Amino acid sequence: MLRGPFSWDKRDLVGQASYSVGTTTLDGIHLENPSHVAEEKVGVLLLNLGGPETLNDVQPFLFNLFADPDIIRLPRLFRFLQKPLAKLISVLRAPKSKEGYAAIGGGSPLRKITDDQALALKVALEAKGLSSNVYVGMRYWYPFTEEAIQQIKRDGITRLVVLPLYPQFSISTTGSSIRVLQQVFREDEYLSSVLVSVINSWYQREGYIKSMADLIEKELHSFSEPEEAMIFFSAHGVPVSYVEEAGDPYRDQMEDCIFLIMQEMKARGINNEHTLAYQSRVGPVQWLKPYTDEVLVELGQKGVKSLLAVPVSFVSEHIETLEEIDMEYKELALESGIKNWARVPALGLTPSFITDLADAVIETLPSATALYAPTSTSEDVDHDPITYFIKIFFGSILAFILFFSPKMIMAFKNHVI
Ligand SMILES: C=CC1=C(C)c2cc3[nH]c(cc4nc(cc5[nH]c(cc1n2)c(C)c5CCC(=O)O)C(CCC(=O)O)=C4C)c(C)c3C=C
Ligand SMILES: [Fe+2]
Repeated sequence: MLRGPFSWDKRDLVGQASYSVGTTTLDGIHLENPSHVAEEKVGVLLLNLGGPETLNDVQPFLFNLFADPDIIRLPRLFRFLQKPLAKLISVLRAPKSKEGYAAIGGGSPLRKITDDQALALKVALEAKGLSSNVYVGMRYWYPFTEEAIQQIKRDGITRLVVLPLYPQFSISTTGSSIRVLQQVFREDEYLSSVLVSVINSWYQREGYIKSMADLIEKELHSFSEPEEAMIFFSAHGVPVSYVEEAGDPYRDQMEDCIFLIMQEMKARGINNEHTLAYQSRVGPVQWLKPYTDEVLVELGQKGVKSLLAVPVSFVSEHIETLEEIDMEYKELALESGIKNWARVPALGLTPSFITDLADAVIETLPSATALYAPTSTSEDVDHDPITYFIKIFFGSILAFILFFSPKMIMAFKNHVI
């Protein structure tokens, strides 16, 4: 609900980006009569991945993840195998995953952290004069995106900002969550009238870059010789085919993001060496290179003595920071000859970061329009029974040969093949 001095002009309802804060006007748009916007109810939907809260949740969580056609992208012929395959891979992967979650206390901290971020964002928006409801929608575990959307409907939200908590866009993260959103909105009369604005990526925002630079600068001081430490950005990987065949902008955005952070560091007089590598690969395909584990070994061999790890694709602590980086990679780095190791914490509730998210929401509110929902090819169904039978028959044989090969099984059981 709008209140106080914060409001937007009627022209904004057709997508003009202008709004006013306090007594100033932006883009030269005047303060308008509040009567016609009184019925607006503003919502912010934070999208995130979700994580298992207990060890019993791990296999069903993995099933949801691998059943996502944006995570395992099967050719059309094999698409009917998505769910059986997800079942198989989730069962194979669960023991390794459970070990990881057990090592960080028995479950993912993502739900709690994201709820706290939602509350902090609500407070930051209030402080800027915008009253809103902030919702959390997870892709693979509770509270699911679909549940959050039903709550948005029950609350009568009329204008919604969708903010994925991934700074860089990937088909496998933001893309997947937006696809779910489009499906639900398309099928619902009320929701299709809600004005929506999606922030696809926000890694280039000054507030984010400066917040990251602050964290890095602070952590560099934990080394006895800060200028000697190499800044080691470790991003979650994606399969190469996403970038090179499906046009995922993830790698470009990641490289741009690192460039912007390092530019900010240089502006502060910090000229440490830096490098970028990709972590957390799963399965038998090629992922973005260089791989974090391989680079750590190489750096140790080259004589690098101090290393500052910076997780860069995610803004909360999670299994891949707390277990993979803090335990597995740290151990590997020390074994490889690196003597001094530190890790930058995830942004979490860092005030400058939350304030910047609030600014991003406010800036994008005026441009909300009815959600455009292109037809998804992932959901295509075969109506011809003969074609369907042929696909099932040959698909099953091929899948059997492919997926029960020992190499395939090992690839999903471990991070590294
Ligand atoms: C930007 C972040 C992420 C991208 C890109 C991404 C792609 C991606 N992930 C998998 C497979 C798994 N991811 C898992 C956990 C996980 N992934 C991300 C982020 C990105 N994933 C996060 C934050 C988490 C942790 C959630 C938590 O519980 O804390 C897992 C489960 C853990 C494990 O077994 O390793 C899998 C599996 C693929 C296949 C993929 C791109 C295609
Ligand atoms: Fe992942």
